[in-house]
Amino acid sequence: MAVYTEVTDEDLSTFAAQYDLGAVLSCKGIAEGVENSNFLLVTESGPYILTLYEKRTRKEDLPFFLGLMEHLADKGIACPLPVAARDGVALRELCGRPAVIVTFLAGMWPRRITPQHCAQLGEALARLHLAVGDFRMERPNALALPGWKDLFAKSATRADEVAPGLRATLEAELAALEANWPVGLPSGVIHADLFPDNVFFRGDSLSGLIDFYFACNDFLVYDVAICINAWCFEIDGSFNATKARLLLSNYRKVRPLSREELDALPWLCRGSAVRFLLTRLYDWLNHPPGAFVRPKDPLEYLRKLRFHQSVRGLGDYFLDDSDAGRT
Ligand SMILES: Nc1ncnc2c1ncn2[C@@H]1O[C@H](COP(=O)(O)OP(=O)(O)O)[C@@H](O)[C@H]1O
Ligand SMILES: N[C@@H](CCOP(=O)(O)O)C(=O)O
Repeated sequence: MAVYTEVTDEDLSTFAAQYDLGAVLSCKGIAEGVENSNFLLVTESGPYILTLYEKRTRKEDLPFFLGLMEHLADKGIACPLPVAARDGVALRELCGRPAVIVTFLAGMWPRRITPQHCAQLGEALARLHLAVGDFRMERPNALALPGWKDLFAKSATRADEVAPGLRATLEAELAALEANWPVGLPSGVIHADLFPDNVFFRGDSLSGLIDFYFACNDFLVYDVAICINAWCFEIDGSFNATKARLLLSNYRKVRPLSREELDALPWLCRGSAVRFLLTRLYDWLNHPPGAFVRPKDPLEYLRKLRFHQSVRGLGDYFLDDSDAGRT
């Protein structure tokens, strides 16, 4: 489970006493999640999420993430809102870790993804991209090409333990990405990890977005590519064109995509597949024995990469004219 840091009752009550939330009624570790320690904190004033930030989340990036959630909530995007303690400060420390309490978002993430989920995701993603238009803080994407090369360098010698030939595949793919990566596309703040477990639904309706801890500045349409990879493949590895079509067409109803953005999609999908393949590969190879968190399967992303490598243009994604064509 994703609780890396244990919080004692004593630590918690000292921490909670700094807020105006009433007495703590319960605090339970949340099994889901990968990066940080999360607790469902129930107080007299209601449920909250307590997050202790771990390894991959850099302390200096936290003001960006918290500022972004505040900005988005202000723009009407349903997302967690950092809660300030009595002194007005939301970002604090608990058990030697940076820690924040955020508001609780009702809903469940979808275990079985339907085309309708993808349609709503497309619209929500485009609304997010419009909402960040006047967000003034910036955070470069640490998991862009230079970051991928660093991760590859750390895993290269053992990559073939995970799949024969993986090292050579990644080496060649990184070179191809470097030679073909698009330039000059519309940029802004992207979520960068909008997987199904970060999107909540109540019944059939999308009710909120969580986990902004990879958010950064990059091409907006790269976020679309990340979502195509995370939402539009079936368990058997096949690409679901209906889901991708609905995701794209509903995105475009809110934020039109230019011809250049559409043409860049195949390379952005390849890059996004490599990004998640590399972080998963690194975690797979550096997984401490006995750790509670089960590392995610890197090979799922190798299969997605292979699919995108076989694509020669938008037509191969079976997108019809209105999806592949004009804005
Ligand atoms: N604001 C929130 N409201 C409700 N549940 C939340 C909230 N934030 C996190 N969670 C719960 O905690 C889990 C892990 O959160 P997440 O931010 O994805 O963790 P990590 O960054 O460690 O991967 C989510 O799947 C969800 O169940
Ligand atoms: N979405 C990433 C892992 C990050 O996990 P999250 O719980 O923060 O979404 C992946 O699938 O590799």
